[in-house]
Amino acid sequence: MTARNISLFWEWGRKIILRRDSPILVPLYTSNLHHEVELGVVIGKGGTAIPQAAAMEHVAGYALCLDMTARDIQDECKSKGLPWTLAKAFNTSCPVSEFIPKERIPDPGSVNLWLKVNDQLRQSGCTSQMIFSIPYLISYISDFITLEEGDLILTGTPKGVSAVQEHDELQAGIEDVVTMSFRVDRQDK
Ligand SMILES: O=C(O)/C=C/C(=O)CC(=O)C(=O)O
Ligand SMILES: [Mg+2]
Repeated sequence: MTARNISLFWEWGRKIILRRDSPILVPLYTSNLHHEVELGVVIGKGGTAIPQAAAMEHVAGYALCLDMTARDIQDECKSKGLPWTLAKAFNTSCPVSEFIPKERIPDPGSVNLWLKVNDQLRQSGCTSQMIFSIPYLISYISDFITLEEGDLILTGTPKGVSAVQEHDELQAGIEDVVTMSFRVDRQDK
């Protein structure tokens, strides 16, 4: 999961992975950093123009991911028709759990994700609510960008995104499969 990371197709940014024991750093240029808990799909076998019917053969497993988003910057970029790179793809923008082998989530289209901030539940949803299925995402992305082993696809977030502050503690989980926690710090100059 280190080679390359592809987030949802509309973002076109390279999110930067953050592993446990390191803090999420709030970029100096935002005053509205949001959490977005998402199921991440880890590609095990690369490919181009992968048919939906074969898509799951390309999946090695999953990771729980946070698509940290500078919402104020995203709004500004949206209003100007600019790419969302600085809103989505800054340092520490993608805290992830440990790798989850695919056998541990037999039906990724129906698992519950949750996120708490300082022990208060903010997000809770099921991947069955996703607009695009995992096979569709793999097939669609691979039409434009050849997928490689180790790529990580973020699949979208349930309702409840909200702002985080310095010293907050974020906890997130996938049902009984995995939990993770990250604290938030302000970036030094
Ligand atoms: O359209 C917007 O204002 C925001 C969209 C997102 O940030 C999309 C996601 O990253 C998501 O749904 O997970
Ligand atoms: Mg997202």
